[in-house]
Amino acid sequence: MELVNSLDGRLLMAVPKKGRLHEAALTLLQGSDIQFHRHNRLDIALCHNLPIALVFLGAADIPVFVGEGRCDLGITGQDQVAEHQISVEEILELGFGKCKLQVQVPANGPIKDPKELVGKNVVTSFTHLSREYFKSLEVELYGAEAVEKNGMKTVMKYVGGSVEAACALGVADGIVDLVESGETMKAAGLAAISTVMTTEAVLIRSKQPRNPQLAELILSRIKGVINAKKYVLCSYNIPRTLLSVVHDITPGKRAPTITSLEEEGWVAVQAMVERSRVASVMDQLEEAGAHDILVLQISNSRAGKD
Ligand SMILES: Nc1ncnc2c1ncn2[C@@H]1O[C@H](COP(=O)(O)OP(=O)(O)OP(=O)(O)O)[C@@H](O)[C@H]1O
Ligand SMILES: O=P(O)(O)OC[C@H]1O[C@H](OP(=O)(O)OP(=O)(O)O)[C@H](O)[C@@H]1O
Repeated sequence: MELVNSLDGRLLMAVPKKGRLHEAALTLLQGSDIQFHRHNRLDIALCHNLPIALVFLGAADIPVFVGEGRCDLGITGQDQVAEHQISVEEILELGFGKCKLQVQVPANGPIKDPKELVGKNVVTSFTHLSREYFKSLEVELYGAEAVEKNGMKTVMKYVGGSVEAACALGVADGIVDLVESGETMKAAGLAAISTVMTTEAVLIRSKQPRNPQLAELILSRIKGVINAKKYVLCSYNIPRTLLSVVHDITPGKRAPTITSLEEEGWVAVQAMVERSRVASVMDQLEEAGAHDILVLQISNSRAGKD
């Protein structure tokens, strides 16, 4: 009761309490200097340094709490937002929890096309998205009027976990489930035959957050952490006469920083480079005549207000 009273005036942020998004969400909060202590078994934690309370919920429930305005911000998957058809703002893609929601069938079975599942049993935790997907296939096959009049032929059954076991147990002819590495699918003897949606973790905001300025500050901090992870700082020396060449290789986010070196005719260049491209950028710089090429980690960043 005491804890609930101390929520007054605090921005409520919903965080996945377990599962695939939990660890990465906590790392993001830590990088954003949102400090908290979570007591054993309690699903609410007050922040020490900001008027925020974290609410630990299942990823699937977070769109509902944020959509109804019970929580102001939340971290969940785009798949969960789409499944719950609830009105929230998706304000930032977070770069983790990337996977695909796919239609899967027994790898050695006769079904090769999702249309062949029409009229059969499909098991999933994503009944809304799956129904929409198979409805569009049925409309293609029979026309919108017939589907409207007779209802859908494909039967969607909900299960909350271990969806991949449904075909082997004879409960389903096909399933709709998340796939990342494909290990779970392969181990269950299944193969993907189509993709319903691709998804990643996302920061969501309610339509009317309690404290919009604080919600904006959190967004800005999280953006800073994500950008810091996405980019590295590349620094190198190069003769001034070659500068035009390297502008194309390291244009930076806005523009590279160029400073004169004590040595006549030489400059030092610093520019942010996408981490995923850094090896090929270094190759190109070396080829173009750059020296002393260094790559530095960025621990945090802010782009500044527009
Ligand atoms: N293999 C995966 N790789 C990347 N992201 C995933 C993967 N599986 C799920 N996700 C993302 O994490 C979200 C939560 O899935 P997860 O399986 O962790 O659920 P959970 O909250 O632990 O619930 P439960 O285990 O009870 O089904 C998904 O909606 C999806 O956005
Ligand atoms: O393609 P992969 O890398 O194997 O990942 C896919 C699996 O990950 C998720 O389940 P999770 O392992 O989180 O547990 P769950 O089945 O209890 O939801 C998802 O539901 C798949 O089963």
